[in-house]
Amino acid sequence: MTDIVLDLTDVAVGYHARRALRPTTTRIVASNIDAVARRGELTVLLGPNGSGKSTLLRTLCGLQPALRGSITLSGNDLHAMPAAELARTIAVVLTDRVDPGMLSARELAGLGRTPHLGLGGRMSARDHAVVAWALDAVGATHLADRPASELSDGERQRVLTARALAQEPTLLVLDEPTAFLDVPSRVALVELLRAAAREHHLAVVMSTHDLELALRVADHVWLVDRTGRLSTGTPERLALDGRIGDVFDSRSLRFDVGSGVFTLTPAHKSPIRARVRAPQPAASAIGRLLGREGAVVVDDDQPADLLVDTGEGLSVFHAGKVRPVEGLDALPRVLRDLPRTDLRLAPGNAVTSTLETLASISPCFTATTGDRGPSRWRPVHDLYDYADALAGVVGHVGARIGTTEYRVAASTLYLGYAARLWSLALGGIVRTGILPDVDRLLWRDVDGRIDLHLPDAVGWVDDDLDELVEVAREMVLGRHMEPMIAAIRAAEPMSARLLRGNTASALIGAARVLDGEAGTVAVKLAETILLDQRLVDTVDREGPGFRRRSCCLFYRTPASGYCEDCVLTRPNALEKKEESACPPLNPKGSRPRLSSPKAEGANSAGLSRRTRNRC
Ligand SMILES: Nc1ncnc2c1ncn2[C@@H]1O[C@H](COP(=O)(O)OP(=O)(O)OP(=O)(O)O)[C@@H](O)[C@H]1O
Repeated sequence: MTDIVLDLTDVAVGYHARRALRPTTTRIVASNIDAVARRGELTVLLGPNGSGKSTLLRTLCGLQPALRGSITLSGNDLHAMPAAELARTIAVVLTDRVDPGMLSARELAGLGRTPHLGLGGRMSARDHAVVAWALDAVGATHLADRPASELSDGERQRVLTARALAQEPTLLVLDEPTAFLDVPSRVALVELLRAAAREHHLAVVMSTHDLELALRVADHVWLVDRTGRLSTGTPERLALDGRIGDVFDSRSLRFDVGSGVFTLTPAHKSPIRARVRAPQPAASAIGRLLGREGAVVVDDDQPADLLVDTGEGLSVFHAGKVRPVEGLDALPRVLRDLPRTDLRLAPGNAVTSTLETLASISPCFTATTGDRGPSRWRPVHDLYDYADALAGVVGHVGARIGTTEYRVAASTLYLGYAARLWSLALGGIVRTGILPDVDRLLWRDVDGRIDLHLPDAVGWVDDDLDELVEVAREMVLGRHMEPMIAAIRAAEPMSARLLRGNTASALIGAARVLDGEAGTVAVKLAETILLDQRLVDTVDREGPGFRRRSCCLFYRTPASGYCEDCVLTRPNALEKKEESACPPLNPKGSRPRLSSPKAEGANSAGLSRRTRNRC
C-alpha cells in the first residue's frame, strides 16, 4: 500500500472572474504544481502573503475546482468523489469565520462526527468518546461546556481543530491554524498535529506563517514563491538549496541556514563585525540583539570591530578598551555610543601565531594561550587591586633574589613585570602588527616568577601603526604600570620615579632585543612611548643609547652584584646609599649606560642581565 494520500500532478489553481457583459477571465494564482502528502507526515505549506496558499488548500479539499491538472485522494480522482465520501475522508479547518450559533464548544467539536452518523443522526458512545478525545488533544476540555460564540479567537481555533480531529479523516487540511494562538499554544498545536499524523496514520497539510516553528517540526515542506511556483522537500534540503532564502529573504531579513532562523540584515554595507563570547543560549540572544543594532556576528578567526564577552560580567571590548555593561538592557545603548575607530580585533589564529612568534624569542616574551590547565590563574588586575596578591608575589620575589627589603623585591618584580608587558605589546606590534590584549592577561606566581597566559587569543590591529603604538602605550602604562606603582607604594613608601625608571628600562630593553644587531624600528617606537608625560624624566638619550636617571636598587640584591645598565657600577661602596642619592652616570665615565650595546651583546637572550634576571 502506498503512503501517498494526496497526489497533485501539474495542477494550476486560481479563479474565474465572471463580470456582466464581459468575457470570463481566468486568474492563475499558482501553476505547474507537482506535490504529494503522505500518511503519517506533517506537510507544511509556506509562502509569502498572496502567493496562493489558501487557494491551493481550498482546491485540494475540493472546495473549488483546479484550473488544470489532476488531484487524487488515496488514488481516486478528487473531483469525481461523492460528497459524502469526501466529507468522511477530508477534514478542513479554514480561516473563514464560523458562526457557531447557540452551540457549546463540545457540540461544535461534535459536528466533526456528522459524516459518520447514521440516518437518525444520533451520536453513539464511541462518537462521544472520540469528541472527548479530540477536545482533550487540543487542550480544550475545560472549554467544552462554554457557549462557542463566547470563546476567544484562539479558543475557538482549538475547538475547530478538535472538530477536524473528531472527524477521523484520512487527510487533515488546516489553513493557518496557529494564527490566533500564543507561542506555547502554537508549539503545542503543531506538536499535536504531528503526533496525530504519526499515531493515527493521517496525512496532515497545514499552512502557516510561523516559519521557524514550521521548519523545526515539518516532515515535508511545500514552498510556494511569489510567482506561484511550488518547490517541495524536507526543510533542510530546501534551506540548503537556498530556496527558503530565495522566497523569504528581504532587505531587512535573511534566513540563516546554519541556525535555521531568520536574522535581521544590517542596514549598512559595511556593518559592525562583532564576536560573541558567551555560553548558549545567551550567545544566540546577544547575536540577535547585535543584529538589531546593525552588527553581524563573526567567528573568532575573522577580523572584528568589537567583542561582547560575558566571562566576568557583561562587557564590550572595543578600540583596545573594555567597557563594562550593566546587563543586557544596557547593551544597545553602549553599542550605539561606541566611537568610530579603525582599531579592530585581529583574527584569533593570527594572535595565536603572534604569541608563538614572541615565545620563540625568549621566556620574557612568552604568554601562553588556549586551554589554561588546572593551575590557578588570576587576572593581572588582581596584582593592583588586591594588596594580598601583590604582597604574596613580592615576598616570593624577595625569597628568590635573597632580600628581605620590600623596596628591592618590589622594584625587581616591577621591572620584570614591565619587561613582560612591553615585550608582548611592543613585540607583537613590531613582529606581526598585532597588539596582544594585555588587559586580558592572567598571571600565576611560580616561585617568585610570573607566568602570563592570554586565555582567548585577543589582539588589536590598526592600519595606522602610530595609532596602535598609542593604544599600546595607554594599555601598558596607563592601565597596568601606573596602577601597579600605586599598589606598591600603598603597601610601603617608595619612589614613584624609581619605578617609572624601571618602566623605561624595561621598554628600552624589550626594544633592543626586538631590534637585535641591526635595525631601529622597535627602539624608534619605544622612543615615541618615552615621550609620555609619565616617563619624560626617566631616561636621557645619549648617542645611540639611553642613560637612566634613577637607581633601580639592583645593587642591593645580595647575589646579583651590581647593575649593568643602571646608574651604579661600584657594588659595595655605594650599597648603603639611598636610591635618591644614586646620581645618573656619565656614559664616558666609569658607569655604563642603560642597556649599553656592550651589555646587550653579552646577553644572548637579548635583555640586559638585570632585566633578564627579573623576568
Ligand atoms: N475569490 C477570489 N477571486 C479572485 N482572486 C482571489 C480570490 N481569493 C483570493 N484571490 C487572490 O489570489 C491570490 C492568492 O490568494 P491566497 O489567499 O490564496 O493567498 P495566500 O498565500 O493564502 O495569502 P495569505 O498568506 O495572505 O493568506 C491573491 O492575489 C488574492 O488576491
